[in-house]
Amino acid sequence: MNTEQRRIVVVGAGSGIGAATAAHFHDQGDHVLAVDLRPEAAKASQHAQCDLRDAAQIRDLLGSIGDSWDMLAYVAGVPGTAPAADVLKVNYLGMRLFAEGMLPLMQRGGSVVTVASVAALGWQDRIDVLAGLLESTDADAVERWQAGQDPNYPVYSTSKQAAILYAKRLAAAAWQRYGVRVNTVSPGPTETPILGDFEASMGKEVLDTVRATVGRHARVSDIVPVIEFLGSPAAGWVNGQDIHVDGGFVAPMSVGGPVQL
Ligand SMILES: NC(=O)c1ccc[n+]([C@@H]2O[C@H](COP(=O)([O-])OP(=O)(O)OC[C@H]3O[C@@H](n4cnc5c(N)ncnc54)[C@H](O)[C@@H]3O)[C@@H](O)[C@H]2O)c1
Repeated sequence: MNTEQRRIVVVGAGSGIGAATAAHFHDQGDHVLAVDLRPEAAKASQHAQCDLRDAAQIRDLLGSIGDSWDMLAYVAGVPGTAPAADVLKVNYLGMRLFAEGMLPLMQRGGSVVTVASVAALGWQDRIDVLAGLLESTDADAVERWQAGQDPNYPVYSTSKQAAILYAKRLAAAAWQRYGVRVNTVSPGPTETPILGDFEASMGKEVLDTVRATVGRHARVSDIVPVIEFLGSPAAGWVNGQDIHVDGGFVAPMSVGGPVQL
C-alpha cells in the first residue's frame, strides 16, 4: 500500500495491459480513473466512457475530470485488423490529444507513459514520412495523410512509430513548461485479447518465431512494472525514452544481428 495516494488516469483500462495497469495502481491504494469504451470492466475508483476516435469526447472528458493528476498511462490501442483511420486515430491522434489536454491538469513531477510497440521498429528511418502525419492534428487531416500513403505499409506500425516520435518531441517541452516527463513503453507480443488480431494482421508464423526465439510471449505482469517505473519518482530523470519490453528480441535487429555464443 502506498503511503501517499497518487491520482492516475489509465486510458484503455477495459482490457489487457490497461486493465492490469489500473488494477495494479488501484490495489496499491492510488486513485485511478479508468477510461475506455467499456471502462466498467476495470478495477478503479472512477470510470469514464470515451471513444478515443472522437476528439470532442476527449475534450469533454478532460473538461470534467479536474486537476492535480500525477500520471497518465495511455495504454489503449487497436490492431491492424481495424480500419486504418481508427488505428491512426486511437494509437496516434487520441494519444496526442489526450496527452496535450492532460498536461495542464497534471502536477509538476508528473509523468505521461504511452504504450507503443516493437512493431514501430524502424521509426528512425521514417522520420521524414512521419513528419507529415505529425502535422495532422485532427481526424480529417490524419485520414487525408493516410490516403496518400503506400497501402501495403502496415498502418499499425505507422501509428506506433508516430506515437513514439510524437512522445519524444513532446518530452522536452512538457518538462520545461509543466515539469512532466513523457516516455513510451514498447511491448513485444503479449498474452492479451488483442494477440489473435496481431496473428491475423502480422502473420501467426511471425509471432510464433518471436516466441520460439525468446521462449514465450510477454505477460501483462512483464509490462506493468515498466509502466509503473516510468511513472514513478524513481524515474524522475528519465524523459523522452522508448523502452522495449520484449525479452530482447528486437535489440539485435538494428545493430547488425545477434552475437553467436
Ligand atoms: N498484446 C500485445 O501483443 C501488444 C504488443 C505490443 C503493443 N501492444 C499495445 O498495448 C496496448 C494495450 O493492448 P492490449 O494488448 O492490452 O489490448 P486489448 O485489446 O486487451 O486492450 C485495448 C483496450 O483499448 C481500448 N480501446 C480500443 N479502442 C478504443 C477507443 N476507440 N476508445 C476507447 N478505448 C478503446 C479497448 O476497449 C481495450 O480495453 C495497445 O496500445 C497495443 O497496441 C500490445
